[in-house]
Amino acid sequence: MYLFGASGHAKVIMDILQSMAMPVTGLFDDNPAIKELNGASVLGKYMGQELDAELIISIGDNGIRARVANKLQVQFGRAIAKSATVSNTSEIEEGTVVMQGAIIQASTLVGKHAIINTRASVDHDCRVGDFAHISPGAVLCGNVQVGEGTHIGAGAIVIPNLTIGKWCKIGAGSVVTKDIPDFSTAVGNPARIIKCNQNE
Ligand SMILES: CC(=O)SCCNC(=O)CCNC(=O)[C@H](O)C(C)(C)COP(=O)(O)OP(=O)(O)OC[C@H]1O[C@@H](n2cnc3c(N)ncnc32)[C@H](O)[C@@H]1OP(=O)(O)O
Repeated sequence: MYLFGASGHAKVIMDILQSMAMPVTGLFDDNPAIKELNGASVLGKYMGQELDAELIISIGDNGIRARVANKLQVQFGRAIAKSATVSNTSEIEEGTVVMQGAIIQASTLVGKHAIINTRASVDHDCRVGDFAHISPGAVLCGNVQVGEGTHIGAGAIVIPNLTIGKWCKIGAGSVVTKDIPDFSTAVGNPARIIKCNQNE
């Protein structure tokens, strides 16, 4: 597996890949000063060369990850931690990572290049959009829809049957009790919309 982005997020993905006995061939990063990350070689900027293994974009920022994904013509892999629990009836699309201790329950779909972070819980019949990030310890109750590029902050809770639009930000520790429209930032318990991010 190759990684794109020599970041802290990459370090966690490397641990997961190691536990899957899947060697990291190398990382690409635009910063020429970074030569090594936790023992893996940083190969410099990706110049479009053909790769002999799949690649995961190891960039935590949802917008940057989306821009990179839309430019790359490579085969994308997945990393699913051994300690994660993923229902046989759920689906996880290419480029997505599922961190240690996360739980994905029945009939859930997680889109492309998403992050289901450490100990996040995504319950039955959820839809998590492409490029979304469910942060450490966040809880999506049953039948929650999370739009493309949306970031659910650490420890946030979304009650059942809600829809959170695309490119939203839900504050760490918030409790979402109502649908949230596209491009909103919402914080608190109950979560209130404080910003519209459409022009970011
Ligand atoms: C492994 C990892 O680390 S994964 C990374 C996980 N990361 C996270 O969980 C971070 C989630 N991000 C947040 O919670 C951020 O605070 C955001 C996205 C909600 C808001 O960030 P910004 O848009 O920069 O907003 P800003 O910091 O200016 O705050 C705006 C207001 O909301 C309040 N606020 C911000 N975050 C929260 C929150 N989580 N809960 C309650 N209030 C909050 C601020 O206190 C501020 O209030 P004020 O105007 O009365 O002073």
